[in-house]
Amino acid sequence: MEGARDGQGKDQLSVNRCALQPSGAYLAGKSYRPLQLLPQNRNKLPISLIQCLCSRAQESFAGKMAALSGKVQTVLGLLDPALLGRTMTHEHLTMNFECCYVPPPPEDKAVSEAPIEIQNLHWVQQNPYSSYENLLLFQEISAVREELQQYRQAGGGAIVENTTTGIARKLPELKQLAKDTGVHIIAGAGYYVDVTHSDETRKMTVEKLTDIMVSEVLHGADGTDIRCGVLGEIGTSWPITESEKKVLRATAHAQSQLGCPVIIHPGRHPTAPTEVVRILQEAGGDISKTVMSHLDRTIFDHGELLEFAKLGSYLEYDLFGTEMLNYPFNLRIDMPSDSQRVQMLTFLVKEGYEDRILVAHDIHTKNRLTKYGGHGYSHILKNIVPKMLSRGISQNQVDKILIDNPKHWLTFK
Ligand SMILES: CCC(=O)NCCS(=O)(=O)O
Repeated sequence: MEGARDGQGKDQLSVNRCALQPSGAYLAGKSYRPLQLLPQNRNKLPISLIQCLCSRAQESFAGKMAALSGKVQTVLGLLDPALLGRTMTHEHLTMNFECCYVPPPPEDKAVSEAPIEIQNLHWVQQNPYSSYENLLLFQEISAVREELQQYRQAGGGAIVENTTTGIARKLPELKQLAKDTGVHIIAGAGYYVDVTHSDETRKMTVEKLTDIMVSEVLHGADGTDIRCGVLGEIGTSWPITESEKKVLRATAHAQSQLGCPVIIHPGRHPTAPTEVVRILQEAGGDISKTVMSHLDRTIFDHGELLEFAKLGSYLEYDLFGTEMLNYPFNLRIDMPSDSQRVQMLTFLVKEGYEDRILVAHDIHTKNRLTKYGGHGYSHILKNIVPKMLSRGISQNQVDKILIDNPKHWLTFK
């Protein structure tokens, strides 16, 4: 049915669906768009019916938009932004990272295939993407539930779950986790990096991709009625591929319709974030409501960082807890330590960017969970905040980074 909405079939199918649904219910399907009849079809319906359908669709779209305005959308519904509390803006609670498996050197084959145990924990921490088992975070729902309970006890309020199409988003599980733990969970719409794009995704027009992302926010995603509250993480590689450019343009179009938050995964090159911003801007995106993730492994030079910061996006340091000697996705990059991340935050705060900084752990493999000897979702609250305070960042500035900035970013315009 989705395929039938491509090209000329789209508008006719929308009209058919509208005509068949009870009054006011026709936006419950995946196509949100107020009707735009193709010229050749206009004489097939009475003009009064067309006017009625169009105005109802527009009213319903406007109604949904009005409901979102000034609110945060969690997997349990709309939320007053003041209730979010301390928020990690880039985490994963259930996902599958098989797409990014890195084969180990032959001499490490045995350890790479062993279960994750204390004897091989250091090897897994240093080679997280070469242990196949380590990539299957979706198997750890019970452990994640316990960790979220600890996160609440540590003063955490909300988590943005950045799993998008391509890395096995599981919205019913997110909804259950939110119910079980009381942590507000905001789910991500859209697409991860090119290697995970399906043939169907690659063939889609920007318009079609936009429709899907808008629908994931307004109606629900993956065949559920669970709605996403951000677009992203939208994946990009370096260089940015053609399919990723289409998704970026669609993201900007969807954002300009919805007034929603956007979060980007940039490629591993210092100019990648700027290139993404250029594409989004040209397509009408709102950079002030866009987060650039993973800056800790992307821009190291202070001058380059300030040039990028001037473009106006949120600046996210979201790999707290990740310390490894050889970063397998780009061996030329030295993954910073947590101390170096705090130094970068201190630098940005001194340069006046305290209103634009966000932080998180981006947990996406098993070894990051406390069950496997990792730091868990509470590491920033328990360990990094005291370090920030000890390095001259004030409590007021910490509260901006953990509470106010996420709140402003996540609130629909
Ligand atoms: C899906 C998780 C993810 O993309 N994490 C980013 C890892 S890295 O590119 O910063 O190494």
